[in-house]
Amino acid sequence: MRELSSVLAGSVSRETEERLHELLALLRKWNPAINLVSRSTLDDAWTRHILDSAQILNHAPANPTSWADLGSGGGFPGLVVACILAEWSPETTVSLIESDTRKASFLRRASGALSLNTEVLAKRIEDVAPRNAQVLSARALAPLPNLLTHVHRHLSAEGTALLMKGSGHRSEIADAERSWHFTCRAHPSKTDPHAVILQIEELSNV
Ligand SMILES: C[S@@+](CC[C@H](N)C(=O)[O-])C[C@H]1O[C@@H](n2cnc3c(N)ncnc32)[C@H](O)[C@@H]1O
Repeated sequence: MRELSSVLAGSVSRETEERLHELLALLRKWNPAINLVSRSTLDDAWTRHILDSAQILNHAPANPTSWADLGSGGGFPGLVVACILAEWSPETTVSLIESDTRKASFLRRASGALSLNTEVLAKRIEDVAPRNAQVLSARALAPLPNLLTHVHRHLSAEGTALLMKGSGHRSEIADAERSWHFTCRAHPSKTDPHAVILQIEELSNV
């Protein structure tokens, strides 16, 4: 099993690492009933979900005032971020926006069991009042041009969006540039050679 330190720039305590293992145990317990992640990813879930999610913290500001995770599903990356921020920045509330009520119930249950500073919004992203978040995250939610509509609604003017994307990211960026102005840095993923974390800032309509 790969070490957390192989993907994360900062260090975490043994307690935080144990919390992440507890999260994985909850995922394995509830996945058969709720289908939180694809079953085929469970054998390698520590890398595919925990490490994959944890690495986005390398690109976030320290002590973020507010963080919202869009389309959280089984909690990736949002719950992993909340586990690590519980140690690094306990004042930060991570908002998890997930419209599927069964997945939202899992997110609430897991947050409670792990004593995380989260709020779970069981609504469509479009129906949530603008969050003005300092950091937004999303994995496997929507193609970039559509995703930026959500980012524009919920990110503060000086905020940072961290969007986890696969091998098609270059053409998604080109598509998005037809409708949006933004700055973008593509950080290579440390868990998937084809994936990137897009760090998007200064977003506005063309
Ligand atoms: C493919 S899953 C990805 C889940 C998680 N981010 C991950 O990477 O494991 C997309 C999730 O976004 C949620 N979702 C899709 N559109 C949404 C919307 N408009 N508002 C809120 N949640 C949405 C779905 O219910 C689903 O759980």
